[in-house]
Amino acid sequence: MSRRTLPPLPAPPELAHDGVPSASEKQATRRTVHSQYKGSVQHLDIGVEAVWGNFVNMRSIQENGELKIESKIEEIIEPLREKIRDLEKSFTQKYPPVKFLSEKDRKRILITGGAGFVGSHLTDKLMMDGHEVTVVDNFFTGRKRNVEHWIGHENFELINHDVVEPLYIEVDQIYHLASPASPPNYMYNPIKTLKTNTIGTLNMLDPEVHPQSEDYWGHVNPIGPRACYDEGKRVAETMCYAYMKQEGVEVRVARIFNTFGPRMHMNDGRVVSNFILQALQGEPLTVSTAQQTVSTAQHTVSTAQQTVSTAQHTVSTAQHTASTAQQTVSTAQHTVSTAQHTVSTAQHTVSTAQQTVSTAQHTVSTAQHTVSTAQHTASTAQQTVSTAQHTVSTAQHTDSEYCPADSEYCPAHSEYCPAHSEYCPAHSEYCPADDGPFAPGLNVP
Ligand SMILES: O=C(O)[C@H]1O[C@H](OP(=O)(O)OP(=O)(O)OC[C@H]2O[C@@H](n3ccc(=O)[nH]c3=O)[C@H](O)[C@@H]2O)[C@H](O)[C@@H](O)[C@@H]1O
Repeated sequence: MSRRTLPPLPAPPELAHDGVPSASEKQATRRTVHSQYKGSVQHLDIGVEAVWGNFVNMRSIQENGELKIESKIEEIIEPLREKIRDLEKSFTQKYPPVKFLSEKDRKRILITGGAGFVGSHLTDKLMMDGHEVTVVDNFFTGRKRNVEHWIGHENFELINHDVVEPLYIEVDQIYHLASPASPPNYMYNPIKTLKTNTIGTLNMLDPEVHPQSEDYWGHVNPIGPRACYDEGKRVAETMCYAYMKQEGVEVRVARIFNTFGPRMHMNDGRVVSNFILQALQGEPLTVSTAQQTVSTAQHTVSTAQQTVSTAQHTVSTAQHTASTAQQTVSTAQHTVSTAQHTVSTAQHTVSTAQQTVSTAQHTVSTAQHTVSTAQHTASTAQQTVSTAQHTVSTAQHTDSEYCPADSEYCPAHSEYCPAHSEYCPAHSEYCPADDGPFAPGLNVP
């Protein structure tokens, strides 16, 4: 940035005296200074007394000749230059990108508790969407630094205010998040917690506004340590719906669940930050509930988005977020049962595969058996055939041997002929048809 050179200070006016300046003297001095420094210091609050005093001082310096007037002027002006530089710096500050919204679509939105963890993300979302956002917070747990990146933006305003006190401001929508949220915080001052949620909510409802609160169903101990928060939220919700029914105030209720993400308090005391902290410190994670509980957690950016979409939702009920949670649970159950189904399908597939394999093995062995049976049958058939052949050949053989017509040996076969029960002479054997028991010449006894 270039250093701007200021014009020299005007010559000191003729001072009537060295004491406190009169009103007309002040006015004259102011005019002189403003006419000389127009455009450079007109935004700065230059105390006229100080200037007057400096002039008096300078006159005495001039008179005493201790210092050159120019250097004294420089000394006075340098801090002013510094202020100008700071102002210029703030004009050139970079903001996150913001959408342009037409006059018709742009809303004036109040966020109570907007400097808190969830509220600051909601602020980011609505600012980036192009709305005009006013954050009201008493900084009980919220931090200015959560929204500092918007300070100075023409669409943004930050007001330090306690919602227990009435606030008169014209807006189109109110997101009412102001409340101590974490157990150590809301138990720290239970009466204040109740007041914030009841009187604070009433204050937000009373003019003609559209607050957004959160709560949950359930059996609440009305005198327990958490009652200030639980009952405070329940009354807040009841009030919202009473105003909706009786006064026609448009109401949306988002029941926020365990939110986690950037800007969350390390010692928030709720389950997500507890787990993260314990994990980071290498400690075992503490589960305080004995029974199995289903708890929904969501990232703060999606909490902000959902809160806005709840506000835009046309149905004025709290069920939206609640049913999302139910859906989440039923989705989880569905996922579990799908997983179980998948496992059992896989098991079924495996057993089917095993069965298929064993069926295949069985088929193969049946086939092998069939083949071997076939082979067996074939060989049986062959055997049968060969038996048949054998029988035929035996028959043929029988035919060609014994000759029943002869009642004698069949000479053609040179074999024994049963009909004769004797040797056949043609074979040089005993033949009963011959003389004597033995055939001559054979030397048979
Ligand atoms: O989870 C939830 O149920 C809570 O979520 C958010 O709370 P969260 O952002 O987590 O908590 P904080 O960071 O403590 O934000 C609360 C804001 O309200 C502000 N506050 C608190 C108390 C009060 O009296 N006035 C007030 O403006 C705090 O300074 C702070 O900026 C909501 O702001 C709560 O209303 C809600 O109960």
